[in-house]
Amino acid sequence: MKIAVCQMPIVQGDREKNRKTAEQMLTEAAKCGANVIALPEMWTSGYDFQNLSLHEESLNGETALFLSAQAKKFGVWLIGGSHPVRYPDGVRNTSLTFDPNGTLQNTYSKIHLIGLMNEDKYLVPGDHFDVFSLGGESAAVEICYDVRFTELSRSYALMGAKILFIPAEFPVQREDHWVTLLRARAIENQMYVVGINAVGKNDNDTFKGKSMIIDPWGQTLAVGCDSREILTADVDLSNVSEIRQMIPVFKDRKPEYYKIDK
Ligand SMILES: O=C(O)CCC(=O)C(=O)O
Repeated sequence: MKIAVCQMPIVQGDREKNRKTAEQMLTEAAKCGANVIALPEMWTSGYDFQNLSLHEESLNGETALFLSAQAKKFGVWLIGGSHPVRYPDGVRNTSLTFDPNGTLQNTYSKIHLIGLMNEDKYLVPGDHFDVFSLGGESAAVEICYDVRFTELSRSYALMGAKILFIPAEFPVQREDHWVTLLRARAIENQMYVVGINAVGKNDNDTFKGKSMIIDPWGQTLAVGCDSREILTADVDLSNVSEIRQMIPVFKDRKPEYYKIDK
């Protein structure tokens, strides 16, 4: 499986520009021979919460149609980053994944909203998560701040995920956290982790990429610079079972001793 990460410059509030950039980058990524392509968090508008009403869409709105058409056009799996989607209880930060026929295969809405960036004032959290079959292999999506909550990634691993995609707009001042958390999630869960960060600025923060593709041993297969870039890596998901056999973390867990709050 060849994965391409679109480390995309996002212009806050400029949907047209962002759409053009995404289209160009998806075309470039497909030319690299990727069969799985991923976009960053909130790539349509950035964190333009003041104007959320201009950016929110329905679940089958224009961004969903665009992503579906692009997946089909290039015959690739498309992890569609995320964008604001209207639900009956409010707007969620939602990621859609399409298969190479352009059919929606996974929907995930960010569960942990980041108060530090006012996300919780404007959006409502998702309330469920699940793995999906990416060409027969179990895969999962979480979004940005979710990476700090080890329980979510571990739950995905326990549900069988071998690869975890994490679209993000992670600010540069906490870049060390981003890099460390991505690697930790890969090592502790013995799975591939693909972190797709943005570049650019909004009213409060600067984003400087450092997207990463990390293998289940914690090795970096690809790492982004601080500007627009397409990163690629060939991944072999059979490594996951090999590493899980070599260090049988899942077999050696002692859930009977863990204090899990409910
Ligand atoms: O966890 C962090 O420090 C940043 C998270 C973030 O930028 C986000 O969730 O959009």
